[in-house]
Amino acid sequence: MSSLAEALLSCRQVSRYFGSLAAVKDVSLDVMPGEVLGIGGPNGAGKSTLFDVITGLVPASAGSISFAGRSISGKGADEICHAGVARTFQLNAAFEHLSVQENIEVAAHFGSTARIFPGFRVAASARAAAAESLETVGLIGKSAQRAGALPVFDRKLLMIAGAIVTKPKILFLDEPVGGLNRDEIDLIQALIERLRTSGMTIVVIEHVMRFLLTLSSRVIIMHHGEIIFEGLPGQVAEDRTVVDIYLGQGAAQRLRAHFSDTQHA
Ligand SMILES: Nc1ncnc2c1ncn2[C@@H]1O[C@H](COP(=O)(O)OP(=O)(O)OP(=O)(O)O)[C@@H](O)[C@H]1O
Repeated sequence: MSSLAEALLSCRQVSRYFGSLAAVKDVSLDVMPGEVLGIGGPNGAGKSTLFDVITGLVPASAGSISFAGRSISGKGADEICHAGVARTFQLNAAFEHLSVQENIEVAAHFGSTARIFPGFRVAASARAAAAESLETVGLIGKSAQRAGALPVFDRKLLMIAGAIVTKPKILFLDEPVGGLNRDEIDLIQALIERLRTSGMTIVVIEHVMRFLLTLSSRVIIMHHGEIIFEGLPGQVAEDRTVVDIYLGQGAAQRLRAHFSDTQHA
């Protein structure tokens, strides 16, 4: 037996093929309880597909995945969600014509246990859970607004509210700050830090590297479906392969300067 803490989520040699394209290839990784694991890498590296496979949206072509000590390989997205795994999407995912509150009530209703239409009636507990999630993300004042009318920032918050209302043990965030300005990025960062402090384990994909590296306790960089780097945030810009394939010299230099400033601050 290992004396190390047990991983909350483990992937072993997970692959996902689309035809002959290996979108995810032989990926093995562990996510430890309470950590923020950051995932970066160029467009098409397989980051979102890895999320899709873990969260049951698409089946893996090979490999095994376990969560909280149990295999979730081959399980459906609803079962995986009920086990304590939630996610957001890179693009907006909401019921456009429902209100903000109604969107999160639906997530609360279906995210807790299996429910079947017809006979859809939102329980008082789901309404209360929805209000609590909206309060947490700062959208409670917009509960009555139509989701489709929200600006980009609020739509990102709405997706996070929909995910956390299912009371996940682990939260997967796919590009939570893409398209946001500096102040909005800081607000999302503070929200994610609050969620982590409350005990949630978090895995986040992001191209905004300063955000990713500041937030994460550990970082993985993917390329062509494979993990090409795994290490501490401060090591990312020092890795020659990552700089060549992904960051480029300019971004790497800015990140190095940022990390040396924060270390000396
Ligand atoms: N449903 C699909 N059918 C066919 N190919 C797909 C499908 N989904 C993803 N791919 C391909 O798999 C590869 C990995 O895509 P994926 O979206 O996982 O990359 P990514 O790292 O998340 O990229 P980005 O940073 O641009 O979001 C790409 O070549 C993509 O075109």
